[in-house]
Amino acid sequence: MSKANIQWFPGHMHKAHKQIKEVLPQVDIIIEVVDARIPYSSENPLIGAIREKTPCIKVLNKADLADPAITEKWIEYLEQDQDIKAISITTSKPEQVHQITKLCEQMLPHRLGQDKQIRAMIMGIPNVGKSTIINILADRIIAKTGNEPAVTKNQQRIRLPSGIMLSDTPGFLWPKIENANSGYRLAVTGAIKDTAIEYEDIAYYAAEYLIEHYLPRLQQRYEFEDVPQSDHELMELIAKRRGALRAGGHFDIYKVSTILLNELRSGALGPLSIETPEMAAVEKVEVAELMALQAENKVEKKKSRRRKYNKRK
Ligand SMILES: Nc1nc2c(ncn2[C@@H]2O[C@H](COP(=O)(O)OP(=O)(O)OP(=O)(O)O)[C@@H](O)[C@H]2O)c(=O)[nH]1
Repeated sequence: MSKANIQWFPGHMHKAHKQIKEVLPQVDIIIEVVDARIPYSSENPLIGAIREKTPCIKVLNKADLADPAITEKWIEYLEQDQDIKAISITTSKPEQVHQITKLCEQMLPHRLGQDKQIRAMIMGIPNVGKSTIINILADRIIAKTGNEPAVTKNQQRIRLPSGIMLSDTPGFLWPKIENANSGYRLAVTGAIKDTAIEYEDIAYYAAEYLIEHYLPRLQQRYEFEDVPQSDHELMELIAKRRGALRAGGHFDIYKVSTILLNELRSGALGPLSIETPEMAAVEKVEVAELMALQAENKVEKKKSRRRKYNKRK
C-alpha cells in the first residue's frame, strides 16, 4: 500500500488561518472540536502553535462512534497539558453539549459577573460537528450542518443564551499532512473527501487496523471464524459473505471497500477508535524528527546555492 502525502488545503482554509490569528488576542478560550475516534489526527497542529497560553477545551465529539475505554485514555492524555480540559460528547445528547458552557465558566471564573463576558472561539477541522454543537449551544439553527466536509465557510459571532460570545470559524485542515497515517485515519472517518486518497487504499488501511484491534467485532459482523492473515484476506472474507465475489476467484475490491467503510463510518461495527494516545505519542516524535530533517535540508540547500553563487562571482 502506498502512503502518499496529501495536499488538501482549499483557499478558504488559508483565509480561516489568517482570521484566527487576527482574532485570537480578543479570545478568552478556544473550544477545539475533534473527532473522538481520532483525536490526534483530527486536531490542527496550527492551533497548538497559535494558541500559546490561551485556555482550551478539547471537545471529543462523536463519542457515540468511539471506543469508550480509549476515549477515557485520550482525556487523561490531553489533560496532561495544564491549559487544556477535555470532554467527550455526543450531539444527540444536548445535555452533554451544554457541559461545554459549564466548563468555560469553571475555567474562567474571572470573566463572570456584571459587565463581563466570556469570549470563546470554536474551531476544528471540517465535519467534526462544530455546526451541530453551535446550534445546540445557541438553541436555534444558525449554522448549516451536513455530512460533507467543509460546509461552514464564513466566520460569524453569536451571543449564546448563556451569555458567552462565541466566534465560529470555518473548518480548516493543515496545508500538508506530514504524517501519512493521520491522512489515512482522516479518510477512514470521512473527514477528508474520498477523492483525496485512493478509495481502496483507505479501506485496506482500515482493514489492517481492524484486524489488529477489533478482530472479534469483524468475526461477529461478517460471520467468519478464521483469523485473516492480511488486509487482503479480510477483504476477501467480506466479499464472500456479502456477495462480492467474481468469476475466477477474484472479488470486487471497490464494492468490498464501500461495504467496510460504510459500516465502519456508520457505527455498524460498533463504537471503535482508530487511534490511541500511544500511537499519537510515537507519531508526534516521528513528525518532529522529519520536520527537523527537512529544516536541515533546507539550510543545506541554501548554503550550497550560496557557494555556487559566490563561485560564479
Ligand atoms: N455520530 C455522530 N454524528 C455527529 C455528531 N455530531 C455531528 N454529527 C454529524 O457529523 C456531520 C458533520 O456535522 P457538522 O455539524 O456539519 O460539522 P462541521 O464541523 O460544522 O462541518 P464543516 O461545516 O464542514 O466545518 C453531520 O452529518 C452531523 O449530523 C455526533 O455526536 N455523533
